[in-house]
Amino acid sequence: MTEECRSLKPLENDAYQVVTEVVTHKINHIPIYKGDFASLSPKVQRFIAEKAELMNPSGIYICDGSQKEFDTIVDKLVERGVLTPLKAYENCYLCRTDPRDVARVESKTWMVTKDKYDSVCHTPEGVRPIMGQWMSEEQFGKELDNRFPGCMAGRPMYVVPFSMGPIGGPLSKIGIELTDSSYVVLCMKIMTRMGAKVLEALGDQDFVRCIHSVGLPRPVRQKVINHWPCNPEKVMIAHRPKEREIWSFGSGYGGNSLLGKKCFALRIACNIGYDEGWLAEHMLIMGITNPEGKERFVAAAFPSACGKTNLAMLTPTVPGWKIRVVGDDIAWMKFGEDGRLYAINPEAGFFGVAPGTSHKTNAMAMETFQKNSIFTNVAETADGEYFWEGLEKELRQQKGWSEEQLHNLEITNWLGDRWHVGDEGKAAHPNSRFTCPASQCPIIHPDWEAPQGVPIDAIIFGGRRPEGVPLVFESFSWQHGILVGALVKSEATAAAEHVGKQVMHDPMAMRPFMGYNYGRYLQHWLDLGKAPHKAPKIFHVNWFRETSDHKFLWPGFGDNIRNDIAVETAIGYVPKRGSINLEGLPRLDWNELMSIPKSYWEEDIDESKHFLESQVGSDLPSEIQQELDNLEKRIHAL
Ligand SMILES: Nc1nc2c(ncn2[C@@H]2O[C@H](COP(=O)(O)OP(=O)(O)OP(=O)(O)O)[C@@H](O)[C@H]2O)c(=O)[nH]1
Ligand SMILES: O=C([O-])CC(=O)C(=O)O
Ligand SMILES: [Mn+2]
Repeated sequence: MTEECRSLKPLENDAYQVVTEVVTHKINHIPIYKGDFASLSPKVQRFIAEKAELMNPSGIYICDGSQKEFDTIVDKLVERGVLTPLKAYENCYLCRTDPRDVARVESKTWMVTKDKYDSVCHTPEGVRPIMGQWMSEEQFGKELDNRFPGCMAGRPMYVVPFSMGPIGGPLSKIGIELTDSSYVVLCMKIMTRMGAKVLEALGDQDFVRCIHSVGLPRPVRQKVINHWPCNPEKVMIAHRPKEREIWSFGSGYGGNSLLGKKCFALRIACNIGYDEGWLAEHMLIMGITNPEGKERFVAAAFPSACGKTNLAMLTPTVPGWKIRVVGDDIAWMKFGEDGRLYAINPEAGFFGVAPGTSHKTNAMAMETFQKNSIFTNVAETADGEYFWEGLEKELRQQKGWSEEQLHNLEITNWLGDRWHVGDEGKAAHPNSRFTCPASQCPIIHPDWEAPQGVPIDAIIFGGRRPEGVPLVFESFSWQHGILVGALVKSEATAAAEHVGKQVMHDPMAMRPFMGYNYGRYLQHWLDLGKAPHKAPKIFHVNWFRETSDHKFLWPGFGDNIRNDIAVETAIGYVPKRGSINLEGLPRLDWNELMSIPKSYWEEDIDESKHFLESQVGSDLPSEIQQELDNLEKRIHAL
């Protein structure tokens, strides 16, 4: 195979082009549009050659990650109408997807392992595991055969080498994504460290194999909507954790297609972390500096679309406090030689929820995406500005417009239709997103690319809980904190295909991203926190109780909720009245915010027990069972 690959010859002209003639299955007949195939390591050559043979692209384009390459692809996509320049900003583009391809598809996401229980827990007969779906290797083989052969016909195959984490860092890992989507190439350039430097750092080592196709070979028989090829009926996002391999088909959307993100940095990485003794988590990382100048780092896990990006870039309203962001979505964490937990953000960009983002709610995110950014499924104004729900007031103030003038503003909504403020329907899709370089964030932490990471003092879990759960509480211990994380629940959001506002379990905010048996995952957490490791404190927060604005709360909460300023309750330590700085807040019902209603918690503990019994079953670690029993006793004693 390798010999055969070496005979691949780069084209004279390395410019991007679409070859329309039919190409044969012979891999040595597939042209190289760009890049030096012969210079790649044998492992990389074999990977490309095998997959090219399988998927039959029109040619192979090895990305170097340069700005010139980015610009060349952008120009092509603008010409074809895939991207629209947002003229009000520098190097910013709007992309509208096929309206059927707008979010992650959890029901079509699978873990493929020989042993089912490497992927999922021993759930009782008839109970469908919600933390990960398992597919047998045999079934996967069939699904693959039914999708991938020839799936890139008529489209170039991009080779995207990328590093999760700073290139060459001790916690970083390298992947190579093969994709037939140029949108994916652009987003990977923003979201990861991508290109030639990564291949240099890789040398002869192994890498995570990522294969992505929009699943619509040419000639295309269906109608392509918005120049966005996809294949919703055949979507499959499959992971082979043991082989460190990802196969994604039929969707071009974010979490389904930017394989460095959820697929690699969470589902595959948590497997690597299990083997190597570290954690891959759905967490933001931020540094909080108090008025005395002391900085502490926090990692926080909230389910998708529950406020990680917002919290990570929070502007404190209590004077003297400072927040700086390290990451807004994913943390890779490992205990260091000094026993402390260190975290890196494996990503290089933010892929954030657009609606609701404004200078009022997240000014720092707004500043970050003023240039070099891609906006997916937002609306556009006649002036070439982006628009989404939550920007109305800001736009009116900025331009000094009356309500009527605002209403008259010509907007093209995410579906490409004319739309006005006040019209029915939405301007932007609720899961529309901005993709922007993290380095452009005004409050990016100076150590955000520190290869060894930043030391974490506290871990926070949270979700959208409309009732019963206090604003904040601290767990009694590492073990108790893990139980708290394991019981995270939240209202469903638009980040995936769920409908309505049902409260769903989302343990550790990882439900859609679990890469292996959840019982083993909990045991892994327990083991890592034991001496000589110094486990961080674990908190639970609920910004979504009442309507109060968390902006005011966090800074006063500080770092020492324990001791004389906290009260011990059944569920953990809660702050005493007066221990949180509420200056400047509208009148707020402290007792209501911090209350622990017995009847609510009695119901909740029954439901929690049922959840763990049915979803983790015999895989539940005994230490967690013990914590659960203790919690139940405390609640009944309320
Ligand atoms: N009511 C309320 N809404 C919030 C709060 N924080 C964030 N939001 C809104 O919730 C939505 C999602 O917030 P993000 O910060 O993007 O959520 P995320 O956890 O980063 O989401 P993913 O990128 O999907 O993982 C946005 O529309 C925010 O404006 C909050 O404290 N209260
Ligand atoms: O994966 C995505 O598409 C976006 C994301 O961050 C999430 O859903 O948590
Ligand atoms: Mn996320």
